[in-house]
Amino acid sequence: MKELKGINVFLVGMMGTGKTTVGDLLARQLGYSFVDTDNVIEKAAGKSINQIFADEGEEAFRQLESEVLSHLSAHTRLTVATGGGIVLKRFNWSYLHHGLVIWLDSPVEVLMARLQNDTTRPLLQNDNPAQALQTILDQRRNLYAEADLHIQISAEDRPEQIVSRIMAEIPHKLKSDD
Ligand SMILES: Nc1ncnc2c1ncn2[C@@H]1O[C@H](COP(=O)(O)OP(=O)(O)O)[C@@H](O)[C@H]1O
Ligand SMILES: O=C(O)C1=C[C@@H](OP(=O)(O)O)[C@@H](O)[C@H](O)C1
Ligand SMILES: [Mg+2]
Repeated sequence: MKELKGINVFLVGMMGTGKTTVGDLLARQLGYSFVDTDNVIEKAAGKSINQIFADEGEEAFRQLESEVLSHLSAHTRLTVATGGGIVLKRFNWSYLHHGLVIWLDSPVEVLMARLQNDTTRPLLQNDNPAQALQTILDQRRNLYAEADLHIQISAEDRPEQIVSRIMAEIPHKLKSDD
């Protein structure tokens, strides 16, 4: 069984499920540093995710995402909010499986309610973002299901409650580090 102190915790799941929001709070609870892969990519590239997609395309973004993930693997005690597509590359799983992977799973209606006015996610800048979310979830569901921990989230769940549920589940998945 993995030990918490030697690893990183990764949050995976769809756009809008709350990886960035919950990850920051979870890191504080665990006493870990918080890292958001999208944020690292934007800082390194000096431009937004939208601009990277527009200038270089999705595949170039995916390469940057894999590079960031590989760099993070040199560290431990990180809570990492990943981008929703990190699960797509099989190569990325060699890093993810080294840590504890938590799937934050919200219904498409919840994602849509949160992202209806969002302009920062290039994959949703089209005429039918709800359909896009459904299609993307259908493509990725089996990949997210490879996570160690599956947390189902409904519209009423506050980030603090989600963190409490994760904290309650972690001891069942890992050796204690005290
Ligand atoms: N549990 C929650 N309840 C209500 N709003 C939330 C919750 N989690 C996240 N949000 C909001 O939903 C949007 C997307 O959250 P974010 O953390 O960026 O998701 P992700 O990183 O998974 O794409 C943000 O506006 C955030 O404030
Ligand atoms: O699901 C995806 O393919 C993406 C999710 C985004 O991150 P969030 O999951 O934090 O929204 C971001 O990496 C990019 O827009 C692509
Ligand atoms: Mg995010």
